[in-house]
Amino acid sequence: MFKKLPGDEARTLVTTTPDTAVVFRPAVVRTPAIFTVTIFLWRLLAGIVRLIWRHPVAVAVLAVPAVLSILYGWRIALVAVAVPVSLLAPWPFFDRASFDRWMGWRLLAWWRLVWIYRRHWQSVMIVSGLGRHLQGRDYLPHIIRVTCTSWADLVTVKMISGQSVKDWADRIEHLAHGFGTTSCRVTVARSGRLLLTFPRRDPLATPLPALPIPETPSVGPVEIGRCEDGTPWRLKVHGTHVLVAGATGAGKGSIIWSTIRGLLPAVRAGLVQVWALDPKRMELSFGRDLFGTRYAASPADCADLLEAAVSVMQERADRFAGLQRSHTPTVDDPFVLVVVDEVAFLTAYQSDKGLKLRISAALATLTTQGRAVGFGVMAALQDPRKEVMNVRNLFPDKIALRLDESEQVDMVLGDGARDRGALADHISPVPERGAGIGYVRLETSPDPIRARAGYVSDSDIRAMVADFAEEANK
Ligand SMILES: Nc1ncnc2c1ncn2[C@@H]1O[C@H](COP(=O)(O)OP(=O)(O)OP(=O)(O)O)[C@@H](O)[C@H]1O
Repeated sequence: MFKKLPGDEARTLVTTTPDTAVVFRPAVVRTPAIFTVTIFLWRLLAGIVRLIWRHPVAVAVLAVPAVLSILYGWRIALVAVAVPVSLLAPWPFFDRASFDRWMGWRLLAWWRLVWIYRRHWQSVMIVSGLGRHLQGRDYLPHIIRVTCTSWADLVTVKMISGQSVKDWADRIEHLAHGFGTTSCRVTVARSGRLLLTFPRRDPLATPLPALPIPETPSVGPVEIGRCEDGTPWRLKVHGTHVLVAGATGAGKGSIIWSTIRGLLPAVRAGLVQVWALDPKRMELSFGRDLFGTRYAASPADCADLLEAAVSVMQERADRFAGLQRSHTPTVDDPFVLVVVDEVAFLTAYQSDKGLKLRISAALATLTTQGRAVGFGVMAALQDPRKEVMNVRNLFPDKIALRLDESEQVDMVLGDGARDRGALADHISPVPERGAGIGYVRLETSPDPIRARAGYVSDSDIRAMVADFAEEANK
């Protein structure tokens, strides 16, 4: 016996639900027209209020002439439009920055919201799998806001409940191509909300000359270039260790030399010492005079220099023990930056096992114990494979310049960095367009920052050496 249900049995109906023995056609209850009309009007009213709330300026720009035209005729409406437009027209020519801030980027953001993001939102979300189509309804993430900067669109979205950041990070290529940009970066705005960055152009496309040598001595953070958002790229070296990885010609030299350049006044003042290990004899030998006796090239000399650094560090740690827990650079206890170009030559590729062990042990000691007593290591390497650099995790801050393979990005910057938009394998191999560009992951933030270092040319280095020698002879 079947329980009596409303509606009549429809044996012949085809159902997509498996294992359904009996199908009932649902009873049809006719909704009075007044309910349908009321709901429709309510939704229309809510939509208008939402539109005015979200885009008051755009609504006013369209509504005021329309109302004036109805009340006083089209001539008055035309005057009401023409007068403010002719008053505003010269603004961008006189003060482009303020025009962009108050009008330009807002108008562009509105246009891109309507024309790019809203228009393609549903299809991109469904095709990429970020939206769901369930029982005839689309469940889509919501666009909360679009803002424009000089180089990118910043789209704030509300995820569907239950989605994770990884769901979005896994689909950055779908999002980028779906909305007509070359890349997309995902950052968490707050719980349930993400900020998607879609670059419209590359603000780092033209090389940056070497930055001026600072006026005042400082141990950093050292300004070495520009970030994508136009802010200075300040690299912290005191109180951390920095690993710079990049394929050959990626511009590792520009990071190393920009840092030394920024520290030069402090070196002159005796607050900083740069100890240089240059196994390739190409990069640091150029400015050898800046390092004095603290320069080594052969593996044996490098091992000696590193061990000398370790003993100075340990002597300092003995003196500091129980008295101070952090380091302030002084002439007696300067900050020591140990710069190692192509560290893999000294570790993984070193054929002399004894030297290899000595160098690896000294590097590990410096990176594990040096921070608090004023010792920092900046190491560069070409090949970030695990076996090549097993002290890699001892470097809190990492920079990935152009890399050959996508898997290398996470090896350098840590898990998930490439998914969050650190596309170091996409950086152009053409030096003018890509050298010195990298993604930085700081100990304090999971989100990689894209930046370009200033290019310190050979003549800049020569000038630095000459300037340094002149100061020393005074
Ligand atoms: N910041 C930069 N901006 C523009 N061009 C740069 C920059 N840095 C380097 N270059 C260009 O790229 C070339 C290679 O740079 P560099 O020698 O520093 O790379 P590298 O990563 O050290 O390579 P290798 O590992 O082979 O020594 C330079 O000769 C220069 O022409």
